[in-house]
Amino acid sequence: MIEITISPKESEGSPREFYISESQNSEKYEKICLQTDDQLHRYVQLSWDDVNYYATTKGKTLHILKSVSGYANPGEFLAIMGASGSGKTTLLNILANRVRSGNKAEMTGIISANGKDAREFNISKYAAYVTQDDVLLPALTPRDCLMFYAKLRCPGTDKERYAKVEKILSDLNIAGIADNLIGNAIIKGISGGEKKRVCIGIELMSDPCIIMLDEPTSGLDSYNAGIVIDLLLKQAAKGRTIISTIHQPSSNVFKKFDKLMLLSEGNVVYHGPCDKSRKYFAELGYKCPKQVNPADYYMRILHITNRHEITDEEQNKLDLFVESYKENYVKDAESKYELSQLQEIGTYRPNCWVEFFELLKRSAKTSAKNRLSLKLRLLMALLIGILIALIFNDLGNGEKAIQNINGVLYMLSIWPVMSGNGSVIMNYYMERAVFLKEHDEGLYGDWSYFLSKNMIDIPWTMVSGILTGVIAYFSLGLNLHDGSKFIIFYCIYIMALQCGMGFGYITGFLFTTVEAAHAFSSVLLFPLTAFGGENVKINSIPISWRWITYITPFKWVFQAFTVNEYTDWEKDCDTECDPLGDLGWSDQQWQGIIGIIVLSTSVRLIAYFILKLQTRNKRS
Ligand SMILES: Nc1ncnc2c1ncn2[C@@H]1O[C@H](COP(=O)(O)OP(=O)(O)OP(=O)(O)O)[C@@H](O)[C@H]1O
Repeated sequence: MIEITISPKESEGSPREFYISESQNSEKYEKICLQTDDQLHRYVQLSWDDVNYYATTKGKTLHILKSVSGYANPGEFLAIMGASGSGKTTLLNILANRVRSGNKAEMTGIISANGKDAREFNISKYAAYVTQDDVLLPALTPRDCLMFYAKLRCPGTDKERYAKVEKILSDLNIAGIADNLIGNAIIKGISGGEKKRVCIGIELMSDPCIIMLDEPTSGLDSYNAGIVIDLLLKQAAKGRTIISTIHQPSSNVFKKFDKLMLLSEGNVVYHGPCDKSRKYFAELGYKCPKQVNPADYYMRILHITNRHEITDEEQNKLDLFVESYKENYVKDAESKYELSQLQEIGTYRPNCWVEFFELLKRSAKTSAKNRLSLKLRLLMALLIGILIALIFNDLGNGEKAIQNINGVLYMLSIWPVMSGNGSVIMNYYMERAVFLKEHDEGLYGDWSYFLSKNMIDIPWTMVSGILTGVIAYFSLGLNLHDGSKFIIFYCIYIMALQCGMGFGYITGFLFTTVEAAHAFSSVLLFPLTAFGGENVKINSIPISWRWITYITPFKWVFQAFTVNEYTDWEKDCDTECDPLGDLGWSDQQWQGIIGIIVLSTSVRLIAYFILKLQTRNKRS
C-alpha cells in the first residue's frame, strides 16, 4: 500500500505530491491511498532543456523555437499558450518525438523523462497524442471505435475489454451517445465536443502516462471546452501528465490549468503555476484588470502585428519578458522514479490474423453503415447494365453483329476496370487519415490492413458483376451455347473489377490527395484504352509499342471476353467470318484469362510494395 500526500496547488513538490482537485479553487489538503504499486507506472515528469528548432524553407532558415526549457509534472495539466505561429504545435510535436532533425529541419536540446534522456528510448511508448483534427471514421459509433482499439491494444479477455470500454465511455460522459454515428459533413453525427472526447477515449485505451493534446478545445463552444478540460483534469488527478496547447480559453477554463507556458515568437515568456501568472506580469508592469480574462490579456500584450517587421516597442517588450523569464525560471524537483518502472503503451500486439479479422469487421461495418455510398455504387452498376442493354439492343447478324459485339464487349472491358479503380480511390481517401494515424501508432501492420482491404472488395465485385453482367449479357443475347459461357463471362468481369481496384490502390497509395490520384489514374488508364485490341488491332501496333498491351487490363479482359463469346458462336455468318482470327487471337484460348489474373496479382503486389514504402518513409 502506497500513501500519497496531496499537497496544495502552490506546492512545487515531487511528482508523488500532486494535488487532486475536482474544483480548481479547492485548497484542501487531502490524502488518498492507492491500493497497489501499479499506479506508479503513471508518474512521468517530462522536461526539456534549451530546445531550439530551425526549419529551412525557400532557402531561408527560420529559428522557430529559441532555447525553450520547461517541464510537465505528473498529476498536472500544463497549458501551452501563445499567439498563432508562436511555436506551440512545434514544441508539442518535439516533445512527442514527432519531429526529427533532417535535411530541412534541425532540432537541438535535451528532452528527458524522469531524468532519462529521451534520445535513449521512444517517448511515444509512454505518451498518447491527440491531434487537433478528429481522425475518426464517420460511419462508426464511439463504442465501435473504442472496441476496435480495445481489441488491438488491450490484453485480456473480451469481457475485460468490454468493461474497459464501458468505463471509459462513462468517465468521458459519452455513454449516452455511444451508439450514435460519429458522422461528418454529410452524415449527421455526434457534436464536435463529443468527437473530441472519443479521440481522448481512444488514447486512454492504452493507459498512457502522458497525454499530449494539440488544441483540444478549438472549434468548441465554451461549455463543451469546459467539459473537455474537466475530463483532462480528471486524468491528471489520476497521476497522468497532461500537456496541451490551447487557443483562447475562457476565464473559467483558464483558471483550471495547473501550469502555464506562454510562448511568443518561439521564446518562453512565462512558465510556472497558472494562478501566479497574474502577479508575475503585474510585477513586470503589465497588470491584468480584475474583470479581464488573463488568457486574453496575455495574448494582447504578447501580440506582434507583423512578425517579419517587429517594431522597437514590441521588441523591447518581448526582450523584457524573455530576460525576466530566464532569471526567474525554476524547475520543479526531479522525479524520483526510474523510467524502467514505467509501463510502456502499445506493447500488446495481437497476432496479424486478429488484426486482419478486426480490420475486416470494421471495414464491413463501415461499408454497411455508409448507406449513401453503398446505394450509389449499386445504382451505378445497375444503370450501366441497363444503359448497355439499351444502346446495343439490336446486335444484328453476320459482320454487323461482330462489330456490335466487339463494341459492347470492349465497353464491358473498360467499365469494370475504371469503376473498380474509382471506387477504391474514393474509399481509400475516406479512411486514409485514420489508417496513417493508426498504422503510425503501430496499432496494426500494413499487411493486415492491405489483406483486409482486398478481402472486403470481394463481395462488392460479386454484387456489381451480377447487376451489370446479368442485365447486359442476357438482354443482349450474348453466347448461350451452354451455361458455362455466362459463368466464365461473370468471372472475367469480376477479375476486371479486381484489376481496376489494384490500379486504384497503386494511385491511392502514391498520392496524398484524392484529386491527384484521380487525375493520375485518368492519365494512366485512358491512353491504355487505345491498346486494348478493339480500336487498333494488336498486330497493327508498332512493335516498339506492343509491350504496352501486356500492361493493358482492357486488352486481357477484351481478349478473354471475345474468346469466350466467339468459341462455339451460333450467329448467322458466311464461311469467311472469323472474328477471333481478325482480332489475332484465334489460337489463344486461355491467354486472356491468364493475362488478367497475372496483371491483377501484379498490380496488387506493386500496390502493397508502394504502401510498405510509403508507411516506412512516413515513420522514418
Ligand atoms: N517545417 C517547417 N517549415 C517552415 N516553417 C515552419 C515549419 N514548422 C513550423 N513552421 C513555422 O513555425 C511557426 C510556428 O508554427 P506552429 O505550428 O508551431 O505554431 P502554433 O503556435 O502552433 O500556431 P497555431 O496556433 O496557428 O497552430 C509558424 O510560423 C510555422 O509556419
